[in-house]
Amino acid sequence: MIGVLALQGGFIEHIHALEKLGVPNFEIREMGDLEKNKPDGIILPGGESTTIGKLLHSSGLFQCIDDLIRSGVPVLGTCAGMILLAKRIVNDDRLYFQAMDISVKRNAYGRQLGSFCAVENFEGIGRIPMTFIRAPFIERIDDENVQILCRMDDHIVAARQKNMLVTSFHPELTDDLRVHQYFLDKF
Ligand SMILES: NC(=O)CC[C@H](N)C(=O)O
Repeated sequence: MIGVLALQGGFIEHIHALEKLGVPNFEIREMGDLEKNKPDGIILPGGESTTIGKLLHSSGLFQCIDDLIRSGVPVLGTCAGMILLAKRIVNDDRLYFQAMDISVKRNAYGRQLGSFCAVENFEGIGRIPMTFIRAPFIERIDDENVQILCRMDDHIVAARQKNMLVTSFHPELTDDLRVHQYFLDKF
């Protein structure tokens, strides 16, 4: 049972991906959703990290999801979701769960490259299509336990550490569901 954070951003596409894979899921919108359902995994979608961060606090969900992440529940963070999990954001003072030993740069590709697609090799999967939207990248990994899974143009765009898997890009926006499948299989 996967809980998808559904406060803002591209959560519905993750739910569609899970539906296609036949995975039971629920939307996390308020505390009651986590009282009714116990997630075996969590997806933090793309969107606007500052907005999602504010809504996490105003809904009271922040502490509860923080506890779940720290207790080892698997988490997939895509784009803004990756920003929410990072311990450091190099060009922003705001911090959120501070769970993963990565230094992330927000909006790292600048205005011209607001949105683009690419194909690269993802460790353990193979070549995958990737959609980037005002994407962050991982500027630096800050612990040797962080495993780099994908690079594009010398920048790290996917990595894993402990119970966390993060991507700069949006695997839910292509028909290729192998990143979701990887999360389900390996985590
Ligand atoms: N597609 C996305 O999730 C973009 C992330 C967004 N630019 C942020 O900084 O939060």
